[in-house]
Amino acid sequence: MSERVVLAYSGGLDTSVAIGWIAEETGAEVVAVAVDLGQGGEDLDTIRKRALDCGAVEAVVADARDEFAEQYCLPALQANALYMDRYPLVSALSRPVIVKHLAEAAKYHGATTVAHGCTGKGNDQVRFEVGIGALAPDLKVIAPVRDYAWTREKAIAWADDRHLPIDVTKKSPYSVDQNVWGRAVETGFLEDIWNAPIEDVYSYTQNPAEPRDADELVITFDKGVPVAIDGETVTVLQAIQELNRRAGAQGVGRLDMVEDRLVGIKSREVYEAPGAIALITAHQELENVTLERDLARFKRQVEQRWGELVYDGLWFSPLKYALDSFIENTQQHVTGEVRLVLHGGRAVVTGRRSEESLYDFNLATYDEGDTFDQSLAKGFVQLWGLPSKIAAKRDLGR
Ligand SMILES: Nc1ncnc2c1ncn2[C@@H]1O[C@H](COP(=O)(O)OP(=O)(O)OP(=O)(O)O)[C@@H](O)[C@H]1O
Ligand SMILES: NC(=O)NCCC[C@H](N)C(=O)O
Ligand SMILES: N[C@@H](CC(=O)O)C(=O)O
Repeated sequence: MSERVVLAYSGGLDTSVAIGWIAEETGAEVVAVAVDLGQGGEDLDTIRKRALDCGAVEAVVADARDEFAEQYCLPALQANALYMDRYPLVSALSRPVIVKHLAEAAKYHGATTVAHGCTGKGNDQVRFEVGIGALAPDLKVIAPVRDYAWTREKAIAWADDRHLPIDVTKKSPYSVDQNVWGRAVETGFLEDIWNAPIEDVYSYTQNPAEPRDADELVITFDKGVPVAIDGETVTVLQAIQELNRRAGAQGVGRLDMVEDRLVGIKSREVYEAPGAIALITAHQELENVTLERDLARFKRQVEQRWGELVYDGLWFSPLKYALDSFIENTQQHVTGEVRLVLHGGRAVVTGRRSEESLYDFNLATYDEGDTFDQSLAKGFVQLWGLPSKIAAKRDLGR
């Protein structure tokens, strides 16, 4: 029996060419695996058929939309995960779920090798290969685009020679990766970091500068999980989809940044993640109300580290697993409602309420009903400042 290779198949030019190329170069049979992460666009049955037409012995399409939302986007939401304080890890979250499906397919189809179509300049190669190493350490990896220096021209020539059913005229001016958590756009004229993005770059969001009425909504969370929007019960996937629609219509979640890739390159990325940004904004605020101060402060450090680990391809790693347990524990009181106004590209919190709230009106108020004993403050402030005072006396006395 021939060896088998499981290929992470996106349906694009490179991975379509990779099917026949891997078969010719290695003599192996190729099983294509395309994972539905809510990216929309082409119908997955069309993609599946293309893989078979390009020479795959099997083509698997996995509907991982709920799995992705519940097991990957939800932990990111509970971690308020924003790499470099801004990027909600759109592609970084998708790679581990693809890896999981590749490892499962390799086992099922008796494959010895997995393949992907990443270049050698990005983060995604790391996420695929480190992920496979953690889930199925005996599998080998082939990365033809990276390891054989493919160019678009070479791939087109190869496809033409073999009459592959790929429409090579469909060339986007950018490289785009998208899923239900958001959309990442890079390359083309965006590589000049002085060039402003044009409207054509965006597809999940409307232009925030255009005049329109504001939208207002209430998100209900139960232990850190979004469970209803305006009182209507939703799954996590539905919550993200609904907020993509409503926050996207208000231009929320656009982002233009230069980011530090793991491979050392600084790269210009334009993102749009309306649902993710609206959800994180609401979730963060509910935590402000329900988490005890020291826990909240420490969690912010954990969130940053969690985001870096995920960005750096370490989803399946001991430290990430341990931080997951910490974050999960912090969510037990994150229950309640947050009201958001979506308008002009911003998601603004205008109200919060929770049975688990630590906000005590009587302690906070300056009006009638004040129960805060201000006489305790004097001594507290004196003791709090005592170390600085002692140090200052020594230093100023010199
Ligand atoms: N939905 C998906 N299902 C399975 N694998 C995927 C999916 N999306 C991307 N990949 C894998 O991740 C790699 C990198 O994705 P990226 O978005 O950078 O490339 P692409 O331009 O979509 O792919 P192609 O190489 O087919 O032109 C792809 O080459 C493919 O191996
Ligand atoms: N357009 C793309 O293919 N982007 C994938 C990478 C997006 C982002 N910079 C990341 O590393 O997660
Ligand atoms: N997916 C792109 C970009 C990235 O990984 O950041 C690549 O393979 O190069």
